Amino acid sequence: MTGTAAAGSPGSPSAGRPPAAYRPRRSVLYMPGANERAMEKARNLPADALILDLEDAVAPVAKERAREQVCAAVADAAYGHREVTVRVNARGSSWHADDLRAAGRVGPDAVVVPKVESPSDVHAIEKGLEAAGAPDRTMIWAMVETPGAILRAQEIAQASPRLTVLVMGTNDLANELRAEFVPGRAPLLTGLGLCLLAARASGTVILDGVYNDIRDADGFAAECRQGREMGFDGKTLIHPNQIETCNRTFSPTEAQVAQAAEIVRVWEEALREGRGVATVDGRLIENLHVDNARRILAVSAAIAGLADGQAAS
Ligand SMILES: CC(C)(COP(=O)(O)OP(=O)(O)OC[C@H]1O[C@@H](n2cnc3c(N)ncnc32)[C@H](O)[C@@H]1OP(=O)(O)O)[C@@H](O)C(=O)NCCC(=O)NCCSC(=O)C[C@H](O)C(=O)O
Ligand SMILES: [Mg+2]
Repeated sequence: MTGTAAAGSPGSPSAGRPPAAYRPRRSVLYMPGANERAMEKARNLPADALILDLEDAVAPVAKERAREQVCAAVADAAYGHREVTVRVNARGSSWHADDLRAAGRVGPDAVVVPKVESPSDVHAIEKGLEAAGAPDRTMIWAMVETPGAILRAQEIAQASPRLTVLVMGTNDLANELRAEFVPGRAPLLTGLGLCLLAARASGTVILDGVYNDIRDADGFAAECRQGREMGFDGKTLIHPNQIETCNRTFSPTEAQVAQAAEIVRVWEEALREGRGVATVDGRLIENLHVDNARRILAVSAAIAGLADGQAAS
């Protein structure tokens, strides 16, 4: 495996990783690997990425069937332009080795690994993928969902060039912390913030955890907003009715895109005229504002590209 970039976080420091094109991961939907109806339905859902789950959403008796079904769907390229990942069972479980071998062989966009505890877990996954003959394009998404993993999040994020995404597992985390689910998520904010720091310091993408009440649209929208305000790149989801709100919340608004374009235009004009400072709407702009404006434009262009792809498929 040669060096591979973390696609999806333009403009953030990247700990030696080469810059990469932005890939939208606003909405990332879990689908139980044993649920044929959900797997079929997801062919036409506008989620940016899918996690075909072999872990917690699959009962022990259905694990083998789910593995076969999920790998067949990956091999069939059943989900068009969407990024397709497979969540294997955790290291230490009796299903892990077979899951990793089977997923590695069919080569999804990524293998999602639950309950990663340390860099050595990531190294073992890397070796397992190589042993299975996984293509270089198959990345590792590490789930951070235990107190130990949160305290080692930066080491985990930097453990392999294949590791491009951290995924928050807020259900397991709350359980391990003995925390309660409350509006605003105060008990989880320290853990979420530490993982965000680790992701940004390492140049990886980071996805927020799931919202469990699929009937609570207002609570879900508030949690999406909170995740975006904190800096998450997107959110993991459990139900199709969560996708639209999530896509909207994690997309830059038209006003933000227009302002970003104006900042870049004014800045480039100032540079051409030999001026080192410029203002937009009376506010001083500096390099950092221009970098942020370019990031917003890159995100917006990538989302527009996705919509074109959807229209074509
Ligand atoms: C939560 C659900 C069990 C609800 O399912 P259901 O009762 O079938 O819902 P609906 O009747 O409202 O479904 C309407 C249609 O949508 C399809 N559907 C439902 N969910 C999905 C989905 N996730 N992906 C694709 N399609 C889906 C239904 O088949 C219906 O289709 P149709 O018949 O055509 O109308 C269910 O939503 C569900 O199982 N969700 C996923 C749960 C899951 O994956 N859990 C594990 C991940 S969460 C986690 O572990 C995070 C982390 O590890 C942590 O620790 O936090
Ligand atoms: Mg979990």
